[in-house]
Amino acid sequence: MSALIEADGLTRILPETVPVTLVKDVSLSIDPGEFVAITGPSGSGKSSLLYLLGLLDLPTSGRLSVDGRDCGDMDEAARARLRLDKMGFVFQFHFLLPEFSARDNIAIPMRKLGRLSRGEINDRAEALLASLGLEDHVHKKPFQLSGGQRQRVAVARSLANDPALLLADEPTGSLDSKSSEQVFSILRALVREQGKTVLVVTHDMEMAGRMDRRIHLVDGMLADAEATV
Ligand SMILES: Nc1ncnc2c1ncn2[C@@H]1O[C@H](COP(=O)(O)OP(=O)(O)OP(=O)(O)O)[C@@H](O)[C@H]1O
Repeated sequence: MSALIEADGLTRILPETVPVTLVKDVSLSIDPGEFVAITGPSGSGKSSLLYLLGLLDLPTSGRLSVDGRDCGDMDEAARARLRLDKMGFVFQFHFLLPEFSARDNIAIPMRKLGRLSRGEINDRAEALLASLGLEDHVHKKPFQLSGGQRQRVAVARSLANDPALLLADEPTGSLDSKSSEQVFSILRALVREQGKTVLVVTHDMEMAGRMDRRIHLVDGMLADAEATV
C-alpha cells in the first residue's frame, strides 16, 4: 500500500530578523485509513505541521508528496485544486459563513469543485447533515445552532467533496465534553467505516490515546512517534 502522505525533512522557518523555526526536519509517512494524533506542548509546532501537510503553508525545505504527487513544484492553483479534491479541514472554531444556512455552507466547496449540479449539491449537503444527526437544522444559520452542532456542520462541510484526507486542528477544543465525544466518534467512524485518513492536532492526551498512532512534537521536531496498531 502506498502512503497517502510522505514527508521528508520538512522544515519551516519564518524569515524574521531572528528566524523562527516552526517545524524542523520532520519525516513521516501516513497510510490511507490511519487515525493519527499530532500531540505536543503548546508552541511545539503542531498547527504549523498540519498546515504544511494540508498545503496551507509552504516548507522552507524538505519534500512532501500527497497521494503520490510531489507537491514541491506545484503552483498555488495546483495546490488549491489538490486541497479541494483530496482534503477536508476542520478547525477549533467552525469558520462557517454567518449569513449562509448550514446547507449552503456545505454547498460552497462543492460549487468550487464544480462536479455536481445545483440539485445534486443540495441533496448531498442535506444527506451529509442527516448523517451527522443534523437533519432538523438544514436551513438554520450558524447563530441558530449550538457550539457542538456548528462543529458538526463544519465536519459536514469538510466532507463535502468526499476527501480522502481530513485534517483537524483542535476540533473539539472549544466544545464541552459531550459534544467533544460526539465529534470524536464521528471522526473515528469516518476512519473505521469509510476508510478515510484523519489527522487530528490535539492537546487531549486521553483522546490521542484512543487513536491509532501519535506523532509527538517537541520544539518543532518529532519526538517519539510510537505506534499502537
Ligand atoms: N507568524 C508567526 N510569527 C512568529 N512566531 C510564530 C508564528 N506562527 C507561529 N509562531 C510560533 O511558532 C511556534 C509553533 O506554533 P504552532 O501554532 O504551530 O504550535 P502549536 O503546537 O500548534 O501550539 P498550540 O498548541 O499552542 O496551538 C510557536 O512558538 C509560535 O509562537
